[in-house]
Amino acid sequence: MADTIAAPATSDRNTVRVDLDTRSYDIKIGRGLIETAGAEIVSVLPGARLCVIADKTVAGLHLDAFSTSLDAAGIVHTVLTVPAGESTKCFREFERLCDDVLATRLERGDAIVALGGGVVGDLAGFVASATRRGMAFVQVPTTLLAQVDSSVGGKTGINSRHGKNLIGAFYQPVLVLADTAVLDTLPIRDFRSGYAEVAKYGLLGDADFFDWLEVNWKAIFAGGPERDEAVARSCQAKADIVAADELEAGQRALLNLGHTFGHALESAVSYETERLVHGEGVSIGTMLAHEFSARLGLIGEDTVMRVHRHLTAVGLPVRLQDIPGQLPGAETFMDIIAQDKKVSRGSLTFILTRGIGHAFVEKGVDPAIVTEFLKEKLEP
Ligand SMILES: NC(=O)c1ccc[n+]([C@@H]2O[C@H](COP(=O)([O-])OP(=O)(O)OC[C@H]3O[C@@H](n4cnc5c(N)ncnc54)[C@H](O)[C@@H]3O)[C@@H](O)[C@H]2O)c1
Ligand SMILES: O=C(O)C(=O)C[C@@H](O)[C@H](O)[C@H](O)COP(=O)(O)O
Ligand SMILES: [Zn+2]
Repeated sequence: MADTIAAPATSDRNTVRVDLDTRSYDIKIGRGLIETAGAEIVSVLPGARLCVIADKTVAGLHLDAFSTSLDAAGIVHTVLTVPAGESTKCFREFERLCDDVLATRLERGDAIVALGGGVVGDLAGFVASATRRGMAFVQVPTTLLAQVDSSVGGKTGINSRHGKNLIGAFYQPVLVLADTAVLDTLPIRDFRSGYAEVAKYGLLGDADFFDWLEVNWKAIFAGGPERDEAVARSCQAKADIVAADELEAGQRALLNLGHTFGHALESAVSYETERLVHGEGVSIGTMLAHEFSARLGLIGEDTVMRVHRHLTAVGLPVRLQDIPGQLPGAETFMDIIAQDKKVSRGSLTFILTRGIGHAFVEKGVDPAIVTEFLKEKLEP
């Protein structure tokens, strides 16, 4: 198991409720949930048939167990697979999947299931939102990133050559089943990537959680109760924010800490996951957001160094120079950032911070200051 996560041996289960009126749903978290997934789905969607969408890697590892549990619960289902990787979040795959779902003759009350990481979750969720103007949707996240972040909150979509996640819809699942045992097969690079989003929750609004992560991150990586606790605390943090601001009219944008820079980086490398995966972009973007906050006099170097120490300790990249290959210049980055969905009336919005656990949304950031800052970072 040289490059995967060690197997732990606990079976704690937790449920986090996402409170959204008629669109409320449970996130169930625990080891071994895939084996009982069929029964969980029947209890929420009795009589529904399913179309399971998985990438080929996840299908090879976890589809048998999932399919067996659906069979045991008497659920009729078909499976569609897509290639693994960020480039799958595109129009071509979206169109093909919509067509293939229609070919299965599933009805609106039947359901699409995303079995996989954030790529499959975002893509399959968008397919569910559009096909027959909205079919039921279930998330079965299989990466740390998907369990702590992408399966929760209803952001679905695909990338465009104009930028990351620029085409999509808010569309909530009816159930999320996070089997933390499936993370045992996740490559360490993808586990680290998901951990960047875990650290984000501490940094944006919960200093105690960040303190806890500094002490417990090794146990989270190794497995055991700390892993489940980290997933549950992350889901609770996201559920609280989403319940208060589902459509990102305001405070939900805090979840974008590190993402304005991070998304521009993913776009700049043309979503080539050999060079950069989402959480790595978030990690570098989070450092840039802290360094930029320090530049504006909002935090001291000690805070920047503390964040740097933690992200470096877990093995995440923290500098633009950590991305292999050439990056474009600052002006090109500013062009990409101008397409960010937080731009309002042409002016930039950034998530800045006044300290660990004290992020805030800043509108109307002067592009000239950002350009200058990026020039220094790109050519140190
Ligand atoms: N909708 C949201 O709120 C939200 C939040 C955060 C990120 N995202 C999106 O999520 C995407 C990144 O998600 P990701 O990091 O899960 O990437 P991913 O879906 O590409 O998964 C990463 C890799 O892990 C493999 N994999 C998945 N589960 C596995 C398992 N259990 N064992 C072994 N291999 C496994 C996949 O095949 C893939 O190669 C990005 O597109 C990002 O924009 C969305
Ligand atoms: O759920 C949210 O809100 C987030 O911002 C979570 C992010 O981690 C995630 O990467 C999301 O997809 C970014 O959303 P976007 O609206 O900036 O594309
Ligand atoms: Zn993210």
